[in-house]
Amino acid sequence: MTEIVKLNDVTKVIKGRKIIDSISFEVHKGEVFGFLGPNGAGKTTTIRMMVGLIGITEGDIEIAGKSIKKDFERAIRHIGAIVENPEMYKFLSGYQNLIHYARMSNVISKEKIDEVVKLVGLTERIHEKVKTYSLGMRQRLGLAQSLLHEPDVLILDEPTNGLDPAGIREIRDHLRFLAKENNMAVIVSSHLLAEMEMMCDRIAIIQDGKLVNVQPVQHFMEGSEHTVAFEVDDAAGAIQVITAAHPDIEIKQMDGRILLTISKKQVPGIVTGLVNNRIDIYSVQEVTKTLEDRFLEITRGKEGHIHA
Ligand SMILES: Nc1ncnc2c1ncn2[C@@H]1O[C@H](COP(=O)(O)OP(=O)(O)OP(=O)(O)O)[C@@H](O)[C@H]1O
Repeated sequence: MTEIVKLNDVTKVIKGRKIIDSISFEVHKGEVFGFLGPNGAGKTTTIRMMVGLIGITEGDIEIAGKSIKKDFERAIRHIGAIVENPEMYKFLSGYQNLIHYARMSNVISKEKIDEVVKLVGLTERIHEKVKTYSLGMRQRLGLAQSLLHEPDVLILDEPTNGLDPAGIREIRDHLRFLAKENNMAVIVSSHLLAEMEMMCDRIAIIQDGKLVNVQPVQHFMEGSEHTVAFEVDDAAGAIQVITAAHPDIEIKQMDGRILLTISKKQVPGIVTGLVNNRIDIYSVQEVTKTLEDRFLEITRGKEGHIHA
């Protein structure tokens, strides 16, 4: 995979306070990369540095091998972004807005405008006034605008904010399409974990200005311990058997079931132990852990190390 964005020990100090503390990661072409963290973690500040809206105190950001600090013009050329709400003229049509924007850059042709309109699925409504658009459609118009100069990297700060589930789905599908079909790197920030899970290939978790973890989405889930629920005829007897054989296993009881925090590999041994002790097992079920649970596990410091 081609690396297109690289953050090297990026630090931001504002009014003597370290808002971003030596963050490093890379983003590749063709992937949707999620920047995830609670409010105030530093997502917007990092994105603002990536698109050159604010300076970098220490470290550097490279876009397509060009330094944002030293070679800004050539670096920024590769970026399309929606950081603050895209400014649109509500009394003009979507199309007129795009024409207006394209005039500022004389390399953009009418064909290109038609192409991006099609890409974001606005062809049928593009000649209607923006004030008649839903929030999702306005977001897509913003997306069209940011795609006009054919960027390699698309950076969107909280792109699904304020959208209803249908709007969220639309944006998600478009962003995945752009990454996969157009081989773009798409970087999105969010505090919505479930959303990130569905949209992203990899996720970086940021907390208090520090990068906690970068991993493919699947690894987040696989790396977690599983909670397995056992339904048995004799819960007290089962707990005795399990504790005797595995004194370290965390055991809870809920709704008549026994919940064990174990890895999948431990399940057969536990089942065998219970059967050998004549405890009847009615069901064994993995309790699905959400990305949210996993996120809390990671940010509570069970894992301090960084996987880049
Ligand atoms: N110009 C500024 N002056 C002072 N503090 C700032 C400034 N910009 C950001 N901060 C502080 O830096 C921290 C990170 O803010 P940032 O907006 O990057 O967080 P975020 O992760 O994007 O959260 P949110 O989703 O709430 O926007 C916050 O504590 C914020 O108050």
